[in-house]
Amino acid sequence: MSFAVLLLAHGTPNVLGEMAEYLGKVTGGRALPDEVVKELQHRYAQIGLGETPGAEPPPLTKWTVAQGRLLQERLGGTRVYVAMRNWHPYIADVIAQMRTDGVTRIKAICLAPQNSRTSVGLYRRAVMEAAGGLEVDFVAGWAEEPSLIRAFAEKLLPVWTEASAELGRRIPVLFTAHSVPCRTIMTGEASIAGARPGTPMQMTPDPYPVEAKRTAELVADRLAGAGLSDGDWYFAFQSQGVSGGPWIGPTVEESLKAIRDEGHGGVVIQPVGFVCDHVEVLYDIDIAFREIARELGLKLWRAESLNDSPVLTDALVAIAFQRA
Ligand SMILES: C=CC1=C(C)c2cc3[nH]c(cc4nc(cc5[nH]c(cc1n2)c(C)c5CCC(=O)O)C(CCC(=O)O)=C4C)c(C)c3C=C
Ligand SMILES: [Fe+2]
Ligand SMILES: [Fe+2]
Repeated sequence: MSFAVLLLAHGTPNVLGEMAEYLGKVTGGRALPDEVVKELQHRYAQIGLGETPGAEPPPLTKWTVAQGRLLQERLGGTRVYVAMRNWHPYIADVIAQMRTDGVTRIKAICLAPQNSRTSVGLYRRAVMEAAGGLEVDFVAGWAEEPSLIRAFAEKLLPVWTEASAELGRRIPVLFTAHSVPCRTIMTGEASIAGARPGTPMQMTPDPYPVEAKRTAELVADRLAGAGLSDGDWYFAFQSQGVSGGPWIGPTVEESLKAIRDEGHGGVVIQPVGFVCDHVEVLYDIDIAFREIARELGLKLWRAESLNDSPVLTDALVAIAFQRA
């Protein structure tokens, strides 16, 4: 009986010409309008994607592969595989390889710490469809894992201290996680990517918004000793999508305005829903939100992403050996 860890990530195109096909995977086959494809190509171009493959892979791929390698180094004899839901290497292909390699027991961990039907639920389905006959222990969420909290706090503390010193007062922290369509956090029928229309969903509320805010709260608690108090932090859902009706808020845009209206001159953003750099960090925060903040008269700092943080590896080691 051979045991292996499978890390699951979103996936990203390698070149701009792959964008339409990639978006088809993300939306479960629903074509997005040309303007949307072009806008996303524009955003990915801003973070380094070109018409031909670059010298190194896109940030999401680079960091996900590094996270897998670091975990494997730490686990010694246990093999770690990395698979993507929306691009190569696809989950089905990687699980087929695991089978060939003699793996019979899989611990599957999503590199998205907070459980949601719209992300983790779709990873789970892809794994279960490919893993017939294999034993799978699927980790649905690790939003409160102590080493994850420590990893985020370790990245937040230096930038918050520096920003507060520069402005001469404690400045607010705006924690963020990816938004989801309002309909996906309510009970009712499945209407998200990859779900068959008419399929009844489980009738419990999606845990995602609560888990995302809980991660933020625990990170903020860890900075209490450094002077961050309850009134110093905010939470927003970022990167509302282009389709599917309203998405949950508050948005980053309206939160920045509220922070400015309270008389602050700056803000530190920390996205606690992501564990590495990708377009929603490097474009949405570093380019789009920074420009909005500038127009509002706010200076914006961002906590570094976890990327190759050894403390993130600690978290993954802990989860890999947690019992189901
Ligand atoms: C908890 C939910 C989600 C997380 C986390 C998430 C991370 C994430 N997303 C992208 C890139 C794209 N996502 C897109 C659409 C989209 N994303 C979510 C949810 C999460 N994404 C939903 C529900 C949807 C809508 C899907 C649909 O059927 O329409 C898209 C498409 C364009 C858009 O709608 O914005 C992209 C691109 C990355 C890179 C990422 C983190 C690694
Ligand atoms: Fe997404
Ligand atoms: Fe997104």
